[in-house]
Amino acid sequence: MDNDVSTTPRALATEAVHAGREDLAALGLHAPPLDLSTTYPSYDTRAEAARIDEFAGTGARPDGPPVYARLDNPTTARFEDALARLEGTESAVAFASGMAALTAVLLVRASLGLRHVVAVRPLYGCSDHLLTAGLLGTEVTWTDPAGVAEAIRPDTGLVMVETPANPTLAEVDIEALAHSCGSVPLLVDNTFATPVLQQPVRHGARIVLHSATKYLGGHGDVLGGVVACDEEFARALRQVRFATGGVLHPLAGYLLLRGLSTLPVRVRAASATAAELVRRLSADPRVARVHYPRIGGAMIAFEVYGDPHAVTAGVRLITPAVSLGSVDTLIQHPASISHRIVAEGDRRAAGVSEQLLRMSVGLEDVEDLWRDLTQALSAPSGRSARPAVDGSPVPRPAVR
Ligand code: MET
Repeated sequence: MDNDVSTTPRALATEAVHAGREDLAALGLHAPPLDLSTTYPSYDTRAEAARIDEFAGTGARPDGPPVYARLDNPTTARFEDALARLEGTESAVAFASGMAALTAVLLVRASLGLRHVVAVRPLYGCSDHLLTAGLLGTEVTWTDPAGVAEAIRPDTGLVMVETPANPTLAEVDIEALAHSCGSVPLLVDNTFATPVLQQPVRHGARIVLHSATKYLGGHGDVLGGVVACDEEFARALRQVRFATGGVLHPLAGYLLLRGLSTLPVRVRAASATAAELVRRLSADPRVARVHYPRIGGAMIAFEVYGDPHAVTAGVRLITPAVSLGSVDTLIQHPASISHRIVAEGDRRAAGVSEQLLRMSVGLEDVEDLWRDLTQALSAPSGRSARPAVDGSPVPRPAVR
């Protein structure tokens, strides 16, 4: 048996708390340092010029001080290294948001003249919009997974899919899809599954996208995006990030690294609660259909017979809000919010009906969540959208 700690691969839960922190003990630190510098002093201008030339030519992370915060940041770099380790990729490049990350991927490919994208619906509403509107000069062909091979053209730069998809939780066989892509890079948005449930690169994807705002951060207090990929693609992404400026703030990098350390326990605990809620919702006569992915996870989608707006207005413990992946439970109506910007016909065709609700299950007790959900499902239409504040206080439930 190999007991050498330096060669034995570590489990994901171990990487989650140690990756990106390997040098801390030697630095005499326990928590990672937070470097908020926007610029870095240098008395050697020739060395700075050489570092800038090197970065402009290669996109490799600068050696030593990064010159300026748009090139690199040591705190953010820790988060990037840790996420790359969790996704099983050589590198990762962080951005100001998931949309900034997707933009950079599209610009890298378009700058090579590869302006055509093949994509599978549904995608998150703004990702769909970015492609459909051609805001970056790209052109999209929407198809189902079976149609991908046929949709690929000589100028196709990317195939894009989400699995499980936002908001329907539809799943795609990544391995089969990667096969259909041939030499065209396959991008998988892994925001919903996280590397805890699925590592797309191990199934043939070349690029993994995250809205880090969601599970990676995990507490609803940090906006960010990240692309995990090989170092060659990461170099091109760093050059685009430098030129376009969509960098992640170092405090966000700090919070995201901190978030990663509890990612496996958060995802597993919330997924267990979600699976129980799915069981109860599936047996509920007020619910027409429940969507839950085979790989599991903490996201649930369900269609109600009644008014979905009454359900979001009726919750009291659960927060009626867009976004997902936080420690607390959120519910939203995709046709009104996350997918509002997608044309109604396209939305419906992708399975995003007016009756559909999407719930991000958090870490609360399952009985408390069920009690809130079941009373909200019975809420009459037109019920007050907000709990009472002044005058008639909302009674505080006793803590069990
Ligand atoms: C601005 S709406 C969407 C935020 C987030 N991507 C979600 O799907 O909830």
